[in-house]
Amino acid sequence: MKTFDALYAELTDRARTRPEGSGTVQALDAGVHAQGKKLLEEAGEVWLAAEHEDDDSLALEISQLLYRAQVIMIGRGVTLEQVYRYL
Ligand SMILES: N=c1c2ncn([C@@H]3O[C@H](COP(=O)(O)OP(=O)(O)OP(=O)(O)O)[C@@H](O)[C@H]3O)c2ncn1[C@@H]1O[C@H](COP(=O)(O)O)[C@@H](O)[C@H]1O
Repeated sequence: MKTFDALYAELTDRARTRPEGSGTVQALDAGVHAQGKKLLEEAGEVWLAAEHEDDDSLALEISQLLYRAQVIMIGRGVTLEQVYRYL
């Protein structure tokens, strides 16, 4: 099972190697404004799923929110350690 740290390592590698067809590379190239819109969109979907959908649908939306947060982290060069010290 993939963890938050493993996803971060995977996305960091995508940013470095820029493989063809990577949605992450596309999202990084789209810039912080587009990344922020996606993050807010996913946050809204998490809220709606929490109100109206089953646990599995909610878990899916949360995974997408975590992904979008990581895209913003990697786009800005913010590390896991920088975030974890506030947890
Ligand atoms: N965990 C994710 C992940 N979560 C969400 N998403 C993206 O977010 C989309 C879902 O968001 P939406 O609900 O907004 O759906 P949508 O509007 O149809 O999406 P788009 O049109 O914006 O692509 C998915 O189709 C993916 O594009 C993700 N894309 C990639 N990953 C993981 O990131 C890794 C690298 O992915 P690539 O860079 O694509 O190789 C892989 O392990 C993937 O599993």
